[in-house]
Amino acid sequence: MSEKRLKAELHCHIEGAAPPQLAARLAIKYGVDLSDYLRDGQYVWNDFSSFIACYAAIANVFRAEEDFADLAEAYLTELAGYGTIYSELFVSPEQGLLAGLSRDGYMRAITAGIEAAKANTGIECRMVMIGERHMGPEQVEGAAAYAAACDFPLLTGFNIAGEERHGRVADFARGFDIARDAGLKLTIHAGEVCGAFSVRDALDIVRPDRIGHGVRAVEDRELVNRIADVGTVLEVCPGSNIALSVYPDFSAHPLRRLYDAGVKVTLNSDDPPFFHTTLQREYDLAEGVLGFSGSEIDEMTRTAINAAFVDEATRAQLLARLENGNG
Ligand SMILES: Nc1ncnc2[nH]cnc12
Ligand SMILES: [Zn+2]
Repeated sequence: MSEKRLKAELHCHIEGAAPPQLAARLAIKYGVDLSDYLRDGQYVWNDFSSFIACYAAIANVFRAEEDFADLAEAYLTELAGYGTIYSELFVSPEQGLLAGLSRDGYMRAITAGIEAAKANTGIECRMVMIGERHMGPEQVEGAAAYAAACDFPLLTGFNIAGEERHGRVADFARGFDIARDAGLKLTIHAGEVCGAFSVRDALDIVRPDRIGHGVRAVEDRELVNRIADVGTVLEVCPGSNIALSVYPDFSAHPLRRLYDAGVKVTLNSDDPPFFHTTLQREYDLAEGVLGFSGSEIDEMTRTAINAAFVDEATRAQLLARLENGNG
């Protein structure tokens, strides 16, 4: 797959994009012992729960505004280097608080990183606020209330992530109501660790524009038809799903079945270095391993831009870039 094929990504957690070498450097700078989570230049975890713990430990070595700004700029610059024209970053200002910053300081830093990357490469980026499910409904509602009140124009969406086995979607409905009432677009992690019921809950209760992962909807044919009919877009992260053992291998991955059933799907990296992946690798896997043609892959990129949480003028510009660039 050419590095020149234009790409777009809707699902990447900013702290999950931290290269191990950078995390190691910051751990030394701040005197943090990461030996349980980072060894021989690799993140250490062995199941979903230990992944979440490792993610939190790594996120916690980002302490200063410049740490977050540099991370966002470096990640987006890397994406642009292999033809990515749009990225949505999942941000968690709670992380800023844990690091001793204010929520505004955290958001200001990531905004600065996004603006620097755009100035240097032209990549367009928006932020989606994350509430962490395992921190409970109050944390999620707090994140939504902050998202509704803060003034960062690049923040355009709201999402919940974290431990999907913690509670049911209904417990987090109020957080989504706050975000929806504030005009934010909605996406939700569902159907990754939990099965089809979790995706059905998300559709019934949140009525999201998109679903993060959603792949386990494939376990219920009626649900797959419903997702195709409603047009809800799935942010699929194949490399993440294999790394986290949602599926044993790529031959078992349902991306092709979902696509063939008419579901709108997109390609994403989730937490790239944690899963030994990149967005480039996800595109390569789609073509080389999952059996998609170049034009089917371009269609997924178009789907991503059509589902991006951007204003219509930006969407039109991105679509024009895609048509001209890949033409
Ligand atoms: N794949 C994932 N699922 C749920 N929460 C996450 N947070 C970071 N990556 C995640
Ligand atoms: Zn995710």
